[in-house]
Amino acid sequence: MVAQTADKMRALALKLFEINAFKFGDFKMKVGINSPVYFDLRVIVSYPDVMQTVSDLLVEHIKDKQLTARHVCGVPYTALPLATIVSVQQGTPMLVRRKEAKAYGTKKLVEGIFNAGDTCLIVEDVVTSGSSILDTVRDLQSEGIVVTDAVVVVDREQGGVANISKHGVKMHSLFTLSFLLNTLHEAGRIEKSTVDAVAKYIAAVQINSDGSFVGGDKADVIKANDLQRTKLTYESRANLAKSPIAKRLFHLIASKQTNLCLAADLTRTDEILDIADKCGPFICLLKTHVDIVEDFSEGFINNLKSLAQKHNFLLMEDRKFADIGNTVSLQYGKGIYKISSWADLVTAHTLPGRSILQGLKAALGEGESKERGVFLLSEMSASGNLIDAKYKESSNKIATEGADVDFVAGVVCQSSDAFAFPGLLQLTPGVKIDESVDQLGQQYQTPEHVVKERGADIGVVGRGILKAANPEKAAQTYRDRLWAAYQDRVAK
Ligand SMILES: O=c1ccn([C@@H]2O[C@H](COP(=O)(O)O)[C@@H](O)[C@H]2O)c(=O)[nH]1
Repeated sequence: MVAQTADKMRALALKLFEINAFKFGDFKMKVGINSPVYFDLRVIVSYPDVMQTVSDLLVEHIKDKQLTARHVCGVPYTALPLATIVSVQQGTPMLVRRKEAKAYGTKKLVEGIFNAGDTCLIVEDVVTSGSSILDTVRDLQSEGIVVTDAVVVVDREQGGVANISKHGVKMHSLFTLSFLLNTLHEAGRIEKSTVDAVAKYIAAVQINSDGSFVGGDKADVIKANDLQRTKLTYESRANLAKSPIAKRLFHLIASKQTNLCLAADLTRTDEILDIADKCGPFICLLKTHVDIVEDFSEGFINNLKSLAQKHNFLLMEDRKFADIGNTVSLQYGKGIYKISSWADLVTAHTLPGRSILQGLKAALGEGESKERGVFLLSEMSASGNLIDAKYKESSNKIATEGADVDFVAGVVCQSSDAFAFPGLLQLTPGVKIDESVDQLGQQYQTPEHVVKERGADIGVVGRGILKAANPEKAAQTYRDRLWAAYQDRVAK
């Protein structure tokens, strides 16, 4: 690889990571097991500069390898735009393979002008077992087209090269997973432990082209993923976070050794300031409902900010925004509370869809959104709430996919399966020493249960502390128990 191309490749690897074209965590794969790394190259169509670089490098690669096929054909669907650009740049006619034959007209599987005996180069985005390439090869071959080579953007190194070579097709990849891991590690974007966890998984999980695992049963293979978020330390997750404020919170939790959030649900400012000063040393986050405060003033916010600085905790306004973007933007930035001017973090429902993120961001000035973040609600602790599995899954998508994910610091939920991405924090309310319910539908679990069984990264305690005879001592007890539970969880 010439030096210039190598630099371009490294820069592209970092860019792909930055735009979430791949990420680390615990992701369900098509083959039915979870993986510590996930590629989604569909996102690159939203970045014309990235499309340009990827296709330039593919064209260079094709030239270097002297791949002189008569046609190019992209594996549907993600690789189709890439194949199109390659075709145009090289002046090589394209073929389009249909996933399903048309039910009318020509009923063709392959569109384009070709003759039996013509050669065709396959273009693919990501290869795991190589089965998608082989599906395309089969359809082209059924039309008499000869396929000997495939260029791919990323080889996950899980058996694809060997599987497709058994069918006479040679794979030429721009990136291997190992190259991407090393590049990110050298650039300080991921830790050595992440590189090792992925390498261990790849070594253990080799896949045949029919989707079966080479020399192992599924149970062994599942154990291979060390990047499940509940197994990782806060320090290592800080590195994976996309949101700057989430990074800051991960570091704060780790250095202060507290994963306790105090819900300061009190109605007078002097009471809130008093409890914040007393419990400040034991918390990472102080959560408010500012609309229940009866004597709100700007002075109160200034005092609260001073206490946050004095005791090193962040402020979260649990506003649970849920309106259209324009209204949310006004609710966040304007009115008497001017929440965006002081709350490091806020909460929001995902009910309105992605526009909730755009609405919140619209209230912030240039560069301000880096110092602010949102926790999205994907489950509630209230009994009889209407959230179902589909809502939870859609909330996860809003939190982890798209252009605004750098604004999402975490998810408010009750279970570890609400999201997998380790760069997000799970905030779980409904925590008390005794499992119980209140008279208005709140359901409580113990600190140990929410951290170890339900995946909480931060436990929210309100009345368990506020109504204790000695709130300061209670805060210390909750801090100790939540922290010990976290230590047990990662030591397992
Ligand atoms: O699902 C949810 C979301 C938010 N909360 C909030 O957490 C605290 C819990 O207070 P406790 O006194 O410990 O019950 C409160 O501010 C809620 O608004 C929640 O409980 N459940």
